[in-house]
Amino acid sequence: MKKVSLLGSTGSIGTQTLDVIHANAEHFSVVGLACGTNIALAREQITTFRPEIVSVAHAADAKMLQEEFGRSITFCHGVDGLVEVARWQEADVVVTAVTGAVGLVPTLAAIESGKTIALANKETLVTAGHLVMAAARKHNVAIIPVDSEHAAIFQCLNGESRTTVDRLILTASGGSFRDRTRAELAGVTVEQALAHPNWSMGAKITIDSATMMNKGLEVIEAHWLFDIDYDKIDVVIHQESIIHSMVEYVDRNVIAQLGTPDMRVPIQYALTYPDRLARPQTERLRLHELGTLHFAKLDTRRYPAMKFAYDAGRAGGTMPTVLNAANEVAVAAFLQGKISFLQIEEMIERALTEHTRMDHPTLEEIQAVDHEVRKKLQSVCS
Ligand SMILES: NC(=O)C1=CN([C@@H]2O[C@H](COP(=O)(O)OP(=O)(O)OC[C@H]3O[C@@H](n4cnc5c(N)ncnc54)[C@H](OP(=O)(O)O)[C@@H]3O)[C@@H](O)[C@H]2O)C=CC1
Ligand SMILES: CC(=O)[C@@H](O)[C@H](O)COP(=O)(O)O
Ligand SMILES: [Mn+2]
Repeated sequence: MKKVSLLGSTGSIGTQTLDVIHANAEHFSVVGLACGTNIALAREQITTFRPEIVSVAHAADAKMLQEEFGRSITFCHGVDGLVEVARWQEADVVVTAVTGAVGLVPTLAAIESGKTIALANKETLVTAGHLVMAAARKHNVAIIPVDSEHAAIFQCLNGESRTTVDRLILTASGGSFRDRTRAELAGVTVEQALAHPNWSMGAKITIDSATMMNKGLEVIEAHWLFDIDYDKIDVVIHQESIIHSMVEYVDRNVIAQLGTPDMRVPIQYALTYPDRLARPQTERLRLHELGTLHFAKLDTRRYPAMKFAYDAGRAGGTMPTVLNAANEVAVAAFLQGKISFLQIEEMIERALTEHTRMDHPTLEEIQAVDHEVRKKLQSVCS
């Protein structure tokens, strides 16, 4: 029986993780849950899964739930609460499924406590990949990718030495505006941007997918997870999201991982790794029904966010921290109707241009840069 702490339990990945756990109750139990403000759903999850510790965003909600559920469950709140759930003694595996760089400190806490990490929260690796991977090496902790592309690459690599890898090829759906020109992006609405063609996901990642920043963040995520140089990471547009990613080896063998687009598949694999469990709940892939799969070259003039991400990743130091923080603020501002879709890119580009890179930043330096970028951009948006 693996005991799971789940950060971001009320979100898209969080609820699908609980689906997987519920369907495999003889293999997994939930010892910790952490979420933000969706208290109604948190209440249902607590009732169903009876965790030992729960964290929510606000103190008042934690107090209310403590009174409702009594002292047999520990309730806490805020970032400290996320950290408590992440390092809860009983947990074997921590699923990191909060959105954004708020996941960094809890992820480091889980690693320092020796927990296996099932990592969905890509922003953590983007903002401080060098710290996270160094901590994982130091504490001999496995980071198992949940993100579909990285779960695919992880399986295609199958433990093979990275010296035989010529290229990682990440697939990108093209997002909600794949078939629009740049000129047609002026004036697009939040509702249109949130209509992802293949995946039902949280709002932030769905907007990232529409700007292609999601793939940019994933390139940086792949760099850290698989210790591969940026020159060896390519992206191809594949509108069906059936091939989740590929590895090309030096001998020109290309291994791809395919499957119907259902995040419960990589979530389950991250939880069962190195074993596999049957998953009859997910539709079988029927290629003859699909008929054709499409591939197209990604044009960075159409998707400048890709260039920002490659440039920030290659520059290293605090540049990816700036990229991520600026993107988080810009996407939130777009979702709140404060800026237009195309202004997301403008804000990120300006933040990157105005920043002077710091090399080998410490956690405190990363937090300071993250804070500074957010403060500056939030004042522009309000
Ligand atoms: N959705 C997907 O299919 C995929 C997602 N990912 C990655 O997984 C992560 C989660 O994505 P997704 O599930 O879509 O996001 P959602 O927005 O659906 O869910 C986010 C979760 O994080 C919680 N949360 C957000 N901020 C805080 C905070 N400050 N403190 C505590 N909890 C917080 C939310 O709580 P509440 O709602 O209660 O406020 C919610 O439970 C992201 O990093 C994303 O990039 C990667 C691949 C695929
Ligand atoms: C399901 C998943 O892993 C998402 O990150 C997905 O990849 C988003 O799709 P695109 O970014 O390719 O549109
Ligand atoms: Mn992905």
